[in-house]
Amino acid sequence: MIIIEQMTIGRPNNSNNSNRSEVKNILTNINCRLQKGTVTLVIGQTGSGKSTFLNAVAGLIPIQAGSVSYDGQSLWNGKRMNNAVKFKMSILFQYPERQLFAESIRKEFYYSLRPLGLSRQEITARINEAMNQLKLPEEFLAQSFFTLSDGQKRKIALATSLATKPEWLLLDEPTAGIDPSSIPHLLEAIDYHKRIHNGGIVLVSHDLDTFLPVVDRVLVMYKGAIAADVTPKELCDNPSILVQAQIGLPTSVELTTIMHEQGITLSGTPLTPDESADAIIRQIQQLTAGTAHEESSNSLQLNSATIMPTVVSYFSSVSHASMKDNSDENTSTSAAEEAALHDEAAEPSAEQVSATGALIAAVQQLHPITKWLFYLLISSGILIQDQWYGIGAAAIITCICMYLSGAPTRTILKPVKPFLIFILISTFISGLTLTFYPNSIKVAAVGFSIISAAQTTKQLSVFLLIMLLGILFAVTTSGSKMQRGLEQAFSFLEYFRIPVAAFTFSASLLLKFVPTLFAEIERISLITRARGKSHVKQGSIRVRDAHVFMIPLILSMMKHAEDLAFALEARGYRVKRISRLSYNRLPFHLRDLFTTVTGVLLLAILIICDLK
Ligand SMILES: Nc1ncnc2c1ncn2[C@@H]1O[C@H](COP(=O)(O)OP(=O)(O)OP(=O)(O)O)[C@@H](O)[C@H]1O
Repeated sequence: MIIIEQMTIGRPNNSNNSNRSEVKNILTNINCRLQKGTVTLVIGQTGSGKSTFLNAVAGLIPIQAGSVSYDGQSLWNGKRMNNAVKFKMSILFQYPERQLFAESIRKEFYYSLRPLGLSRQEITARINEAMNQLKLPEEFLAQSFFTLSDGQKRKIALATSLATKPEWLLLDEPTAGIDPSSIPHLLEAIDYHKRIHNGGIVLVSHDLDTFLPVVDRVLVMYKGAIAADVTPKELCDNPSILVQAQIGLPTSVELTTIMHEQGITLSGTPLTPDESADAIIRQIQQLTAGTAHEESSNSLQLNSATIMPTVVSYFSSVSHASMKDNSDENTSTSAAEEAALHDEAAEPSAEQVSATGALIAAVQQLHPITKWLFYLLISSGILIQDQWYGIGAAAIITCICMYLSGAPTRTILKPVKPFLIFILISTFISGLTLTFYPNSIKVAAVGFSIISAAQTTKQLSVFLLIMLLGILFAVTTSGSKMQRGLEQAFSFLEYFRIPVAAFTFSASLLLKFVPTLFAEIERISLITRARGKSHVKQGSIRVRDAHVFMIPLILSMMKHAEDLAFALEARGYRVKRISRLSYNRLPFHLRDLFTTVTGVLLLAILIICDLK
């Protein structure tokens, strides 16, 4: 049994919100018990927290508070996933085709089965069993996933999960993108896992028509909490639960409701269109037999009496809380966040934001050319520093810039982490002094020169500060703004027939690939944790897995490039001459003048620091 107690998952600390304590959790105080041998369906409107719930149960994201345990064993051992639990479950992501990477489907299976330490025969038997279960042809095993359709890839991804024979199957939107004729195979696989293996299944889906008839229990999620924990029959008897959770009604319930509005009350609780049809036929037979029975109880109302009070009180409490949160959020949303959301949106009013917030918003809305200029001025000033107090002054200026940029500290510091490690190692090596015996390579004494070490730290700190400023510039300027800024700065070159627009467009496309690359690394990290069952931090890859993923990473980036090229071609994109883009110029404001003057003054201060 999985026991989830008071589980809370916070939002990753990457919000621009200046008042971070007010950032709401993704999931709050989740309590439930999931039994083996049952299928639980998790439903909810988009963004209600279903995938986060599933990922948390799979141990892919750390929980902030509360606990998750499998058969009495905690999912987490401090900051690491408990080894005794990690093979108990297998998760299929929302876009399962993205969890494939190997050069052949057979190797996909090997990757999933490798951590289990099985014999060759057992591996082959499991691969064949899973392929047969989903009616997948054997020829696929030798093929690359690139040659398969998205639906086929999804089935393969499910087959690799089934082959590991986990006690728990965690499926996120398993019917998405699968053709209707394949859905019975999926349902058979779920049923087989439940009955034959006495396994548990938790599935997240919007597809109520497919799953309501086969699941034992439904968890209705609403705004990061479980709003109702009911059986499918209870849910269909109380469609208002779905309405309040802003979920579309399943076809059978919709039909029952429409007929009820027309004065025809169907007996029983049809869960599928087939059952609805049967209920209608029964009703007609009863009517024609002249036995229109008054007693055809309105189960909707009957069951409402038992479970509705708790659900109604839940929704009313959530909507009160959410109204309050919304108003809190509106007031606490920092101007910086607003600016990030609406790239060139109207400036927020003075009443809406604090003075600091307004300053942060102004910094974010600076003209990219001003930012470039400011960066060049300050970097030049930093570069000439060779005294500690000069570097100290430069560090203070950099910290103020970091604060005013409104960018999350983690986003800024993450890329400089390797450089910090490099500074530490370099400092240590440069401070090391070795004394050798005369005419020998044998070391007589090992010492440490603080002066040499400090000299190295000083020189490298200069580069660290310049790097930090560069990161600030990148994270506060969108790709399109950067492109337009570059075009404006170099537009005069067009008179010499230099295709500036083509260069800036290529540069902006390249910049677009940086986040894509990080997203790909994040995806691979998720695969190594979910399928490779390895202990790696979110967004990291094990060194021993690097060679396995290098080729798929390159191929996937090439695929992104190809898709982008197709999209541009399909939309008829042509690089225009900048002169024709002049209407699109970014305007300069007073704040740009003020920033440039500040940059010049700061440069002067840094020069004075250096002269002292
Ligand atoms: N890495 C993240 N950083 C910030 N917010 C996140 C992150 N992951 C999820 N969220 C937020 O958490 C909320 C719940 O997301 P989740 O993906 O769990 O929703 P969902 O119910 O599965 O939605 P859907 O049906 O669209 O898949 C959303 O508001 C989403 O923006």
